[in-house]
Amino acid sequence: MPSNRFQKGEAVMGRWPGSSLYYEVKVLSYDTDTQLYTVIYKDGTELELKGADMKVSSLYQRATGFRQSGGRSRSRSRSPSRRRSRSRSPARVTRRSTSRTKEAPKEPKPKDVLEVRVSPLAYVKFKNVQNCKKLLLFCHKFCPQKAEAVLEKNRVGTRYNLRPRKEDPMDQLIEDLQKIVDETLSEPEKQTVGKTAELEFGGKLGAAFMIVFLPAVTFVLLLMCQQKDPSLLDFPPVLPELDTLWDAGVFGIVALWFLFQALLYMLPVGKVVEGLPLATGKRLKYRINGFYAVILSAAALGVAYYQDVDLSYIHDHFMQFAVSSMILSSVLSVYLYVRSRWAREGELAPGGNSGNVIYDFYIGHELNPRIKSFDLKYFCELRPGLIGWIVINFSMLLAEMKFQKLDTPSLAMMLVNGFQLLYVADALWHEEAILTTMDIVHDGFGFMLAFGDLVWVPFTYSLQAFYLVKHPNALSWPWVAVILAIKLIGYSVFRKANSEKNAFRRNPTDPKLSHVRTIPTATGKSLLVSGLWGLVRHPNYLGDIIMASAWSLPCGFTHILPYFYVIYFICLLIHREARDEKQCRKKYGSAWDEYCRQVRYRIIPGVY
Ligand SMILES: NC(=O)C1=CN([C@@H]2O[C@H](COP(=O)(O)OP(=O)(O)OC[C@H]3O[C@@H](n4cnc5c(N)ncnc54)[C@H](OP(=O)(O)O)[C@@H]3O)[C@@H](O)[C@H]2O)C=CC1
Ligand SMILES: CC(C)=CCC[C@@H](C)[C@H]1CC=C2C3=C(CC[C@@]21C)[C@@]1(C)CC[C@H](O)C(C)(C)[C@@H]1CC3
Repeated sequence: MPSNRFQKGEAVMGRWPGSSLYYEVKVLSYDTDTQLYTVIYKDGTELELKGADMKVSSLYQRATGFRQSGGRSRSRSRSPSRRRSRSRSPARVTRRSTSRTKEAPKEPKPKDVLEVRVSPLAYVKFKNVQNCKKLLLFCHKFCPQKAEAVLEKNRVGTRYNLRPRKEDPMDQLIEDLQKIVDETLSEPEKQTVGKTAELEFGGKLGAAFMIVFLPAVTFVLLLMCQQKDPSLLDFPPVLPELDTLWDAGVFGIVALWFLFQALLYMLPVGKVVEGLPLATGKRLKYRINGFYAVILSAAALGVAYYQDVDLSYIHDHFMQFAVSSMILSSVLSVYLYVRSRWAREGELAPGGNSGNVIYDFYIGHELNPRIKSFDLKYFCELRPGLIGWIVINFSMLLAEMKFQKLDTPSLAMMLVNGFQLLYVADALWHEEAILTTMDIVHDGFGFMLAFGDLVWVPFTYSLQAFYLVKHPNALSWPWVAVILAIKLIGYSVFRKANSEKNAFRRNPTDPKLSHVRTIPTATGKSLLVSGLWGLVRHPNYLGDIIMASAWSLPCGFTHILPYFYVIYFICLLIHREARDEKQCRKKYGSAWDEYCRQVRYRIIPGVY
């Protein structure tokens, strides 16, 4: 940045386009050709501004006219964490030490978030902040004078209590801002307030396509796998008669399994933890009893087995089980979408609120749909489908012994069963970690996850075991050792990476983490840059992919079908990485750029 007045990373005041109002922004870059600064606002909006539209921070108060209640200056009223984050360059790497634990960046409390993000309104309670901020920015864009008047009225009203007001000043402010929106904007413009602007998965058409594509792929994979020759050359597979796909008894078993898992989920055993703060500042409570569910499910399966229940029945009616699960997941998706129409604005998923029925139905309109304290997304993500996958694998193991007249399962089948059992048991042992994943924090609960959790996971992730029933593959001991080593490496990387990140996110000031290197960000959260997170930006994905290959290798190299999972998984994680990257850049701005500069590789070391 040669001739520019402001430096990269500097926090200055930037004019909101079309208004006379200035907000705090961070300078991301300067283009010498266009002489424009790229800046990021606190809400993540990135814009290009002329130098003339930017001022140094000390002018903030004069430019906006905002003052804290009681007339205190804004800088003096800042929380300590805020002061700390301003005095540091976000790009500076911090080495944390136990002796400096108090100084270490801490996770923001809801109050801190309010003060950092909506400083002009710092005197009001943390509630509906995101909605209010969106409205405020919107009003400024379309009618800055009216927006200023409303802000002034609310500020004065709060300070001197001149007129009867709503109990919560933020509610009053939102109502006033909403009035401006109603009066000023045209109908199509109104529809865009608070709506998801950037659509993922190919937008509306992509979503419509996926609703048909995912069930179709599931069918094709299962039909191919059943064939004598499951090679791609034998595509398309022979389609079964429609009436053979439905069996009321099978549907009953699927429904009972779902209810049995729901019952286990509701058991009052295990600790209750809080999830990450939502946009409203609220934290939902989750009961952690998934591992008990695994143990009790295994016990139920054991009892059934020793009562001579033929569990290979699942293998023999696999297509019917898949169809029943598809029906269940479709009914659930419709229910989720319908109930989301009554959800409040703050309960909607940031990514699934486009206003388009198909898109929102697919992505999920409501973020955390609950029936009382029963969290539908959290339950479906880890219970009926994931544990069901293991039951299916076990059924395939029994079917293999029956079909191939074996006294013991094949080595290949044992490896596949063992590896995947470890994966599921691990997921439920570390159940709490799911609360920081994209699915829980960002994605709504709609068709994508309902189908993914209840159909895609149990029926396509068990493809290797299904394949081995009729397509045996003998393994030599050295080859078994190689496969075991790959699984072990993959699992270690996956587990270490997820545990490191989860421990850091849960309690960044833990003395046990005093040695880790971090990059502070303007949000108050930091990014890990040491250990596996200093090697690649998604070490957990890397470990997961290595593990996935170990699940397919026992099936040999005759057909590509058992490698479907690895191929799909690599595509899923590349896409997921890109989505996450976008969200992180929005959230962390220049600190994320600095992280990417220091940790150059995305998933695979040496590959950008
Ligand atoms: N088997 C399967 O089908 C699937 C498995 N998975 C697995 O699930 C696990 C979780 O995946 P997913 O939720 O996608 O991703 P992550 O668990 O990696 O979560 C991404 C988030 O982590 C935080 N983060 C990123 N970089 C850093 C850093 N350097 N330091 C601290 N925090 C950081 C950011 O959130 P913030 O900063 O807000 O905390 C980011 O949004 C992975 O192991 C993945 O392989 C995922 C999908 C499918
Ligand atoms: C397009 C498409 C097929 C979408 C569906 C994706 C879902 C199948 C996956 C999205 C994220 C998932 C996770 C797991 C299973 C698959 C889905 C639901 C997971 C529960 C598997 C076990 C892991 O240990 C995990 C808990 C980390 C993981 C979380 C993400």
